[in-house]
Amino acid sequence: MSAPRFSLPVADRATVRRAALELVRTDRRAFASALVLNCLAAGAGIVGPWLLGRIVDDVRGGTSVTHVDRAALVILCCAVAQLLLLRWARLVGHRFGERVAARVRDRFVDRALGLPASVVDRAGPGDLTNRGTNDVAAVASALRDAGPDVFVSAAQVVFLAGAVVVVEPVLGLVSLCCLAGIPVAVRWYLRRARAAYLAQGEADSHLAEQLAATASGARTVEAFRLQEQRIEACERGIRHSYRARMRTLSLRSVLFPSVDFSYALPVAAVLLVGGTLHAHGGVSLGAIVTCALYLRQLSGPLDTILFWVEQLQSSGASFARVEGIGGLAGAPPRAPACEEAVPCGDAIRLRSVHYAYEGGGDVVLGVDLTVRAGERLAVVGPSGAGKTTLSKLLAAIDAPRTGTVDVGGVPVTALAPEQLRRHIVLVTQEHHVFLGSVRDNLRIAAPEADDAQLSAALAAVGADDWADALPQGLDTELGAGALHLEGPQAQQLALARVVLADPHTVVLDEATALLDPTTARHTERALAAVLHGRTVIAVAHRLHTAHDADRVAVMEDGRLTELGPHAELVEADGAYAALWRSWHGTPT
Ligand SMILES: Nc1ncnc2c1ncn2[C@@H]1O[C@H](COP(=O)(O)OP(=O)(O)OP(=O)(O)O)[C@@H](O)[C@H]1O
Repeated sequence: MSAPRFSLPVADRATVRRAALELVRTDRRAFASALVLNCLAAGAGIVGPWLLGRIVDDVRGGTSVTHVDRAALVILCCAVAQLLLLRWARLVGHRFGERVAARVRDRFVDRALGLPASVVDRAGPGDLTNRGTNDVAAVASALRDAGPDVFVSAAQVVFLAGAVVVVEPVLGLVSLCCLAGIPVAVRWYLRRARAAYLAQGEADSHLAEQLAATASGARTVEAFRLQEQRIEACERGIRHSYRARMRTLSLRSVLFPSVDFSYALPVAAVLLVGGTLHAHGGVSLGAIVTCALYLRQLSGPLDTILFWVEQLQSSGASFARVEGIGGLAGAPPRAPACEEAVPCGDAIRLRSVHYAYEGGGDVVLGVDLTVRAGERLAVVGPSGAGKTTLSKLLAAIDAPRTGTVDVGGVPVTALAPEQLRRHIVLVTQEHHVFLGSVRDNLRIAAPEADDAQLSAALAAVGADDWADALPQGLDTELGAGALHLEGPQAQQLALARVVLADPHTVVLDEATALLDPTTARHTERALAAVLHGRTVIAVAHRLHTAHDADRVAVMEDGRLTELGPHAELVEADGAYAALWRSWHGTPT
């Protein structure tokens, strides 16, 4: 059954603004220093043109060469001071940006790791990967570069515009009127940009999803000759992403030319109006030169600000996507982790457990069940009955919507990870090999284990033959670009982790369901060693597992409908008896 398409949420403007302010607040001293240094640099920058205007007027008034030389020396000193202050401001700004970017990355990783497994399942890896790489990088680069650049430029614009007004108020007024076109163009752009950039981000994520699905399912694609369909799906994604990018490009192609025109205009207006006023003796030539020079200087910082206004739309959309997962982290009602909570006994008890996936109705309804220590319980039922969901609730991968899943009287979701894995471990078909050595892969389950314990765990699951033959023993690197473990070896590694974790209860979900008979036999032998002496709750796809279990739990439409030993349930002639007969091929 396929669940409806689900996307990770996007934070609204207010949340993004709050998050950005909080980031600035955490490093406010660096932020304030960068601001002050930039203002000083901008102050030093306006002295030059002002002195140049004075020189023009003084020369016209017949001043001495020494006076001009002295003024030129001051201009030089101011230029050097501006250069040094700018460099210093940039250094402080970049350091601030890097620290803030690191915080954004850390927070994203924490939140992504804290996401409920069901949400990650439904969202797929593409969206999360895109947010964790492209979006975080865009936010980080904006925080690192935009802050310093915008500080410098904004300070320069304020000082330069102010200086024009102070030098010659009439010319200042004329230039401010000419500059008014810029806010109009920017407003027009901002109204449309956020939606366009969010659409672009979503299109990119969708494309990443398609590419990831094609790459990870390469063998299936090959086996079923699905190349054409996959190429078509990826091309659709590329076309969608292209259209979204063209939309943002068209917005930029209106913004930049109109703004370019708007800041060429004041210089022309000042020269025109200033020239006319000068002809009538209203304004000195020096004032016109000074104002024109200030206005020419405006184009640089204004360009930078507009570049960042544009960039901040795309990185703002990225920030909204990065912050979006904040609303989800820890979303299921998990019990608060409690370090002192020590389970008293190994019995597992489910009381009135209800569970629903994000945005859907209950798929587990009012399940009550007690599993005794050392018991072997098989969970059976038709596809979609809720067996896998129940196994995830037992292993605290998801938390019930209402009701409780306890081990020894303590909710499983209240146990710290290291405590939980000493009690309950879920074993599925998915046997991930992490990048790192064999030792790293095993110590995930028992960080304190020494080499002898690691080797003993490998031997317990029958992995000692290939493990002993590894070129660097436990130091052998595994994963992409290093040694590749075949399926059964990866399974053994995963089972050796269970041996090391040494939980009293193992929940098995499809651990051997889809394996070929030889591999399944291999795994079952290893499993037998792992399960010896533990409580076992097995989602049983082959009913012989149910036959051999102490009790069988039958799930139908999310409810626990039958519970008892195999023989009793067959005798009762209910749902289980029907399943058993159909599995055996006995006519009903
Ligand atoms: N990640 C998910 N998001 C939304 N709905 C889900 C998700 N996983 C399962 N479901 C739905 O929950 C219900 C129970 O599914 P579950 O996988 O627990 O059943 P199951 O008995 O294990 O089935 P099967 O034997 O086919 O694995 C189904 O209706 C399924 O569509």
